Amino acid sequence: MRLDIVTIFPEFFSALDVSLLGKARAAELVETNVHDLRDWAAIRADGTPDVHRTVDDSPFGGGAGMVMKADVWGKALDDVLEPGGVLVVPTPAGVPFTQALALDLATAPQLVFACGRYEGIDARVPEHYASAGFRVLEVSLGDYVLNGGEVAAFAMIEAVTRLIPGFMGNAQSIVEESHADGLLEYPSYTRPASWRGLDVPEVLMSGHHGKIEKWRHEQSEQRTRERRPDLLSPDLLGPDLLAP
Ligand SMILES: COc1ccc(Cn2ccc3ccc(-c4cc(N)[nH]n4)cc32)cc1
Repeated sequence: MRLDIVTIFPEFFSALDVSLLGKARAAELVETNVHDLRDWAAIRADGTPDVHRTVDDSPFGGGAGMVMKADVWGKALDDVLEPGGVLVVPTPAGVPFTQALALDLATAPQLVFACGRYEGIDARVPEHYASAGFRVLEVSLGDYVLNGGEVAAFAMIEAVTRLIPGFMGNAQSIVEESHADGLLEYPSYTRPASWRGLDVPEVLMSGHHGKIEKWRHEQSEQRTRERRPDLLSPDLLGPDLLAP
């Protein structure tokens, strides 16, 4: 997989070298390129030089804050996006990022993360690349507001790259982890068997694998009911509900 990240804070992604991703890159499973959006802002749309390398402007219609310029993003993404590449735009207004979406993206030949700042990117940018035939995903990390797309992109990169075949040493752990089967992971324990008066559940010491598997599934279901009942309810926003 080729990973491209476009941002005005390229130094933010130097941490990719120390994360798990470092090994994957070494194994050449993932090629990572971080680009400074301002490199495409040195020349204005009218051809004159912009020493400030401006990437933002005031919003049409008024309102607080600034919006990132479509023409700058267009020049950058024209250079970076390859045929078959997927454009991922983190935004508070996006579809939820889920383990299912991470699994989907792990099969893409290229992911291009467009990391916005200010109040976001001109809406015509994702619209343009979608109409140009690219798969474009505007994705939210959760129902809270960050200052930009970098943190969201970093989290998505970690969630996706760890699912690339050959990346994780123990592929079985990916199958068993939280959300893999739509349920939350069961509680885990290790030595000592008794700690501050708290004992490890007896069944886990029984050596009876059938009972252990049953107990773990029951724990996953109980945790999911208690903490994430939304994962158990049918898809409430199915097409019939949204259809006119
Ligand atoms: C219109 O309201 C706002 C719009 C954007 C912002 C700041 N900002 C700028 C780019 C950008 C990209 C992603 C995110 C983000 C994603 C999630 N799940 N939370 N926050 C935030 C972002 C603040 C407010």
